[in-house]
Amino acid sequence: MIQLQNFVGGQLLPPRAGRYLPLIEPATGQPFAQVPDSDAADVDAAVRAAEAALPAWRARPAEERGRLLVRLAELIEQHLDRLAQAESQDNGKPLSLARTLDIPRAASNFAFFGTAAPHFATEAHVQEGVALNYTVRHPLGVVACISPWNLPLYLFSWKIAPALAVGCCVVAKPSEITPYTAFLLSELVQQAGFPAGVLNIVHGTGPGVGQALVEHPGIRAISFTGGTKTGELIARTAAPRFKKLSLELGGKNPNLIFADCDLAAAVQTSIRSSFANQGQICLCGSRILVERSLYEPFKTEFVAQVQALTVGDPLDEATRQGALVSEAHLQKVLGYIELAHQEGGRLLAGGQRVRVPGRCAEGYFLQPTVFEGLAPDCRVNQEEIFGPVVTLTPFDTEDEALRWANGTEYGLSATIWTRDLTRAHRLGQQLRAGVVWVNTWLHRDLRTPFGGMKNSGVGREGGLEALRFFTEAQNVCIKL
Ligand SMILES: NC(=O)C1=CN([C@@H]2O[C@H](COP(=O)(O)OP(=O)(O)OC[C@H]3O[C@@H](n4cnc5c(N)ncnc54)[C@H](O)[C@@H]3O)[C@@H](O)[C@H]2O)C=CC1
Ligand SMILES: O=C(O)/C=C/C=C(\O)C(=O)O
Repeated sequence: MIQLQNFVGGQLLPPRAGRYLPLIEPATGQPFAQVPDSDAADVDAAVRAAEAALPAWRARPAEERGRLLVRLAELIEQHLDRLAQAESQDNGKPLSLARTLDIPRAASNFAFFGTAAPHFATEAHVQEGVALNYTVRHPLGVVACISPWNLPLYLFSWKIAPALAVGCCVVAKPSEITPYTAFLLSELVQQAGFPAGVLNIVHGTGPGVGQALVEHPGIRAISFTGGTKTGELIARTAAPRFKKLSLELGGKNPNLIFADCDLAAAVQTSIRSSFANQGQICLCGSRILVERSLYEPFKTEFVAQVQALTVGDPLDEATRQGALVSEAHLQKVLGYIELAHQEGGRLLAGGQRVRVPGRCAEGYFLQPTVFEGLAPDCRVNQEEIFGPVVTLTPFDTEDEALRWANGTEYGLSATIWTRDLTRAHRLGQQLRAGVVWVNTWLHRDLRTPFGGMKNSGVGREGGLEALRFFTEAQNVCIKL
């Protein structure tokens, strides 16, 4: 059985207490590896290694730091198949998705911030004839990056890359449920030639490693993606310690379909925005609001395409829906399906666990599921399910659609389908969502600000926002 190791001070090391947790393959329900169950002592060793590496790393020219990040991106591309297989085995997602989305994006994250590093400029403010102010952006120091299980290497690298680019050293914790590609990344970081201690990876649970990282006095900032409740706990721990926070949290995203849209495109993309990665992306559009005159045609076509989605072995090229990440998560999602029935929903598609014959007989598979007839304020339409379950609701006016779209505690993303660009602009700016897509979904430009309003988070990632997050501005004022 594969035994993963921590990556501390440039070395692959076992956890100090020698404890491991089993890693389960979601598609088979069987253990296939062991992950360190590290603790505060491992975290402390990693922070010390990062502190030791910091003076030389921050003093390196940005071009050199950038070159190492680009080299790492190239190595990820060279190991695409190996990494995609590991991601699929660890998470249950279709291998085809890992190969075309997760791993290429991880490479892009390092390449993007590697090439951005030398372009990260600063401001000057001139008071004519009186004074010149210039702003210096110092790297914050040693920072923590804590990432979830849904897009493992994709989100892990999205946090680490900008931190390293600006000259911070990192202690990173991947999800204990999907740590495999982070472990493989340690080996590539060694190969790329990063100095020891610049990036450290400590595996373990949220309470065991995550909490210790957030509490550690050597950590100056925490970049976190995960559930809103965990974000709240991290904020409560970090606030009295005056640590900088970037929190990317949950979503309950509306997908607004207007009667004048391109129906075929809206249906096709809504299938993806509902069920990509088994609905386990914080940006998935789980509340589909359809203008009443288009409701029946949309429903008919949407449900037909949902029923055609192949649920099966993630290794099979024909599979569109792989396994959910764990038995516990499957049970949580099944609980919401039961709740939807209790709340008066009419089941249009799915709703059942799937038993895939052969090696996947014990896997965590679920039919993609669609309900209608649920009130906008019911729990199923308010709480993040984070699985392949969506609701369809007709609306009569733009105001009604907007009210329902904005009517949750979340504000991460929203999608609008219309050919009326005036409406798209009008509505886009009234939607309380950090990311608004018009006639598309998950179209990403890494330069743009990314993050949520309301309970979907604090701060923005991406582009300059991420580079600024990992730095501290200092003003120098010179009297002229
Ligand atoms: N990207 C997103 O928006 C995600 C949302 N979720 C939502 O959260 C729900 C719960 O999923 P979980 O796996 O429990 O997510 P989680 O939020 O607990 O896990 C995310 C990361 O935070 C770490 N963590 C947990 N407790 C921590 C603590 N006290 N201090 C520091 N780090 C900590 C975990 O070990 C993991 O690395 C899901 O059902 C889903 O609704 C989960 C994962 C990703
Ligand atoms: O940055 C992106 O493209 C996607 C981010 C997705 C998440 O943060 C998530 O699903 O948690």
